Amino acid sequence: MTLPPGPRGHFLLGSALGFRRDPLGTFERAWREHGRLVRFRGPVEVYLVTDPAHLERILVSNVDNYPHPADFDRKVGAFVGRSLVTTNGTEWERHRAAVEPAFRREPLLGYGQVVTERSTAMLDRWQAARGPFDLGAEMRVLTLDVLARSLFDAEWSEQAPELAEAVRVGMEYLNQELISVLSLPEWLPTPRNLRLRKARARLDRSVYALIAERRRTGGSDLLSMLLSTSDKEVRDHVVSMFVAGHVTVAATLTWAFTALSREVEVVERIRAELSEVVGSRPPTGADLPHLRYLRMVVQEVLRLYPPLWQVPRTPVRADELGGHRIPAGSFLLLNTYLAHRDPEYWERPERFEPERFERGRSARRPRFAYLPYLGGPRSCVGLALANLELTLVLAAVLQRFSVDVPGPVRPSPDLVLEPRDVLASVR
Ligand code: HEM
Repeated sequence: MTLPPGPRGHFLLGSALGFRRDPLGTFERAWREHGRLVRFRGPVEVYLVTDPAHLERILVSNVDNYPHPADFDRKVGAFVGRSLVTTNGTEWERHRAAVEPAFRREPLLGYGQVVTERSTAMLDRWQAARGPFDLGAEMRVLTLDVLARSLFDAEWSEQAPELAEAVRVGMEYLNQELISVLSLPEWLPTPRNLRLRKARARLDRSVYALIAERRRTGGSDLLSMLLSTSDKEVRDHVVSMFVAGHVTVAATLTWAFTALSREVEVVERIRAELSEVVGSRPPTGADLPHLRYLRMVVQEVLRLYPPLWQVPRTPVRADELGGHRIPAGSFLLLNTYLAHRDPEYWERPERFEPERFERGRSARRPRFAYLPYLGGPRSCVGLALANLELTLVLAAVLQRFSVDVPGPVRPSPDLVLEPRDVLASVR
């Protein structure tokens, strides 16, 4: 059985330089030339996977064979610790079971109110300021504040900017660390390590204070459910949720407003639906089932700009995908950004067309042609909360303002795909 096709690249470095200089472009060119399964040579061989059937095998039918790469979990763990984000096997099962109750239907209904409240406070600030502002930073603060209040019953509005900044610095560390071939031990006082320590210490100060308070007072939120374990394990859960749950939603919202500032007709349709379903009162979680067009807009944003645009997996045993051999221990990147633009499944893939998610049309695509939250047992635990937040924040903002994002926007294809330095204004 042969290995998958792919570019030859540099005789010594293979595609390593391309990954460093232009990862999105390097993957996209190879995908167009070689197809849905591509092998990149280099110091580390990388396999790009975008075929729905292969994705389904990796995420569902042969999932036990495909944990996260150990090195990836170690590097991400330096910031977030050991939690369901950075473990596999039975340890992961235990963590997943501990957090799942917080994401059931009943608690979610209460989270909707938090989203609307916090969005309204942000919009009042925008109303007063009105000058251009850093949209990404605004979305990061909003989503961190929402997450703290809904999952951990923490009133962190005042410290949200500082905490969001600490998460940003932690993410910057991960972005550099994940592409470093040689990573220096964390105890060395390099500038990068010192920045990480400072950011982690800032988060820990708030998180440990919250844990101590909850041990005294008790409660019924996610934090209270986790308290039967050690402070360190609770801390790792809380920090993981913050990182996984706020950076992703913030990036998606920033993409959404950027895309919508160029889609006048789509915005008109959203407003027409809002005035019919919601009127002038604040939107609530109960409106969600009736905001069908807005929900399709959210799906379309996540199709074009999935924030976790490529996620790694490593087969424990050699496998076969589409008649090609995938060696044990190889480094696979499941790339949803490209899977979501495959012309076989998406007409005019580059166009922003929410209507492609109308019920009849979605049914014609294979299940794993669209997977912003991945699929199978390790899919996003926060999916329902994320959809609630995305829909309600868009509704609350578009009810009151038009958001303008002038000029072209460059994506930063790091761990999270986000638009870089978006300066927005509202009217
Ligand atoms: C637009 C928003 C979001 C997107 C697109 C998204 C996407 C994803 C994806 C693709 C994964 C799988 C990663 C992997 O297996 O390598 C994941 C996992 C995860 N997500 Fe989300 N996510 C979002 C929001 C959230 C929110 C709001 C939370 C929670 C508060 C959250 C918590 C998690 C956690 C804890 C995991 C790890 C699950 C596990 O491994 O069992 N995410 N997410």
